[in-house]
Amino acid sequence: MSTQHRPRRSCLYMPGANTRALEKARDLPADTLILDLEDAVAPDAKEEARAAILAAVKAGGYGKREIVIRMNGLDTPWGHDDLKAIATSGAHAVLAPKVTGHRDIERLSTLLKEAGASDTMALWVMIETPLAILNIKDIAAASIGTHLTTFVMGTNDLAKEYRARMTPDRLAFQTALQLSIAAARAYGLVAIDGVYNDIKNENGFRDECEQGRDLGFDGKTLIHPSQLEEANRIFAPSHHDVEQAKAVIEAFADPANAGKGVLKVNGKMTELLHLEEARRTVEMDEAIRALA
Ligand SMILES: CC(C)(COP(=O)(O)OP(=O)(O)OC[C@H]1O[C@@H](n2cnc3c(N)ncnc32)[C@H](O)[C@@H]1OP(=O)(O)O)[C@@H](O)C(=O)NCCC(=O)NCCSC(=O)C[C@H](O)C(=O)O
Ligand SMILES: [Mg+2]
Repeated sequence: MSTQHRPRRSCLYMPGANTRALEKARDLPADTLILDLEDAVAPDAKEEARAAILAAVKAGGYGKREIVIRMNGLDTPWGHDDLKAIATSGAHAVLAPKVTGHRDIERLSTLLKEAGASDTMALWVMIETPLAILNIKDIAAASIGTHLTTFVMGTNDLAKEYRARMTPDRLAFQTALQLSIAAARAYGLVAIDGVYNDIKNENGFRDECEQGRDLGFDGKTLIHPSQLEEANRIFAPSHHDVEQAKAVIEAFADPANAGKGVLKVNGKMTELLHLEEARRTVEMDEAIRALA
């Protein structure tokens, strides 16, 4: 499965110090598990949490789920040891918090190589500081020749740094969300939306998932198992999307339409650019089915 076509509808965080959550995650329908060493782990529990995560990843049993470990920042007492340990842990990716510019990407990537990470180990980064938003193009461009593959929005940290409120329309974060999507797409990166904190508010969560999907995000980061089903549904192509995509592919493959750049499919103007999108939709649908 290519990095781009791997489903990441649901990326569930869990604190590395919570052994029950690490255990439970083996049976949860999450596309991606983000095992956290950063904000969800108290300073006194950092080393114990690192050991628990490394042991859980080594023990395996997570099936086709993608495993990502979030490290502490390199400017903390734990960051360097986290990165060294994660590099050869067997996880698919390391997630670095609070990056601010392209130099962070180059440094993290170099340290990963020095620590023995394979070429396939990916670097994911949290986009959650005002400087990261101002430098977003340079950060995305630093993916060329480094391990960087994925942006994850950190809207809690952005809210804190901006001194902004988290309103249902996410007005304060629209610039950040949309610039991050633009930069990610310009450089072929994956983009995952931020978390929704109000676990019991199902309608609010659904609305925010739909907004994130409509903005272009590949999936959403989650904090509780109760959020998995809805995120998996909303970030997957619908039955209607897949049927329309297949009709577009069929229409362009029809010899009667050979050489045509624009067609009408099920009443909609359809150009070659829609064919590319249709292929992506069908491939993503197949990739989701292959997870089952
Ligand atoms: C928020 C929580 C602390 C709530 O935990 P709890 O009170 O235990 O919830 P429940 O009783 O409803 O749990 C029911 C069962 O589900 C398991 N559970 C709960 N959460 C998770 C999880 N995330 N992964 C796996 N399993 C989970 C419980 O163990 C219960 O199981 P059982 O014993 O069988 O009944 C908790 O949900 C939690 O810790 N969530 C994750 C918090 C986290 O990781 N935060 C850091 C990432 S978010 C962030 O940092 C954002 C970003 O950086 C930014 O800036 O925005
Ligand atoms: Mg954060």
